[in-house]
Amino acid sequence: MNTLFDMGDDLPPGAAILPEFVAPSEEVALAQALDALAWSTELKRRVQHFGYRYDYKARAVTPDAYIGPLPDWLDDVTEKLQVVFGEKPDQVIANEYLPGQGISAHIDCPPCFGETIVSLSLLSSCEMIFRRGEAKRAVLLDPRSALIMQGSARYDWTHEIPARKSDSVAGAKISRQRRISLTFRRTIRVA
Ligand SMILES: O=C(O)CCC(=O)C(=O)O
Ligand SMILES: [Fe+2]
Repeated sequence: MNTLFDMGDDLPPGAAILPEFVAPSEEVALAQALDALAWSTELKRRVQHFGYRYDYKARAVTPDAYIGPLPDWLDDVTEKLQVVFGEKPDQVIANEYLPGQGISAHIDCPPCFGETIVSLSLLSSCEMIFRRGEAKRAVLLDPRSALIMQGSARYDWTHEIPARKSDSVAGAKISRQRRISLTFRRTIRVA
């Protein structure tokens, strides 16, 4: 598959990072908009769903998964993301990570979502680990950066965030703060 981006040796093929994808003022506004809503405690970390609430077990997005249009305060970001997706994303999950929290290794449900996944990091950095067989790539996600996963990075490599309070990057210890990520996708809907 042709991918739009392929950057550097540290990222798996098909992944790219766009630094400073949102301005600091937008970062604060997005976090405030999320904190004004009800975070769900259905997972170990707090989450919020927008657009579609897909069924992890069924591994499919059915029409009853629709929970309404994306909120207006996501407009600026989804408009910018049209360049990457070719159209506007229609599904967003917000994940909140307190220091010490993470997400286990996974590939975003292939039958549920299209070939582009974008995760926007807010408020804190964290390290993300990509794995494919024995191969491992550790990538620092900076606040306000957008991580794009397409192609091999999307389908062949797992990604995970180790549950720890700091990351060690090039010998330097970087403490984690509360981090929020917004993950944007296009749903593949089944009737
Ligand atoms: O927090 C992140 O940046 C990644 C979230 C993620 O992988 C997911 O929700 O599928
Ligand atoms: Fe993911």
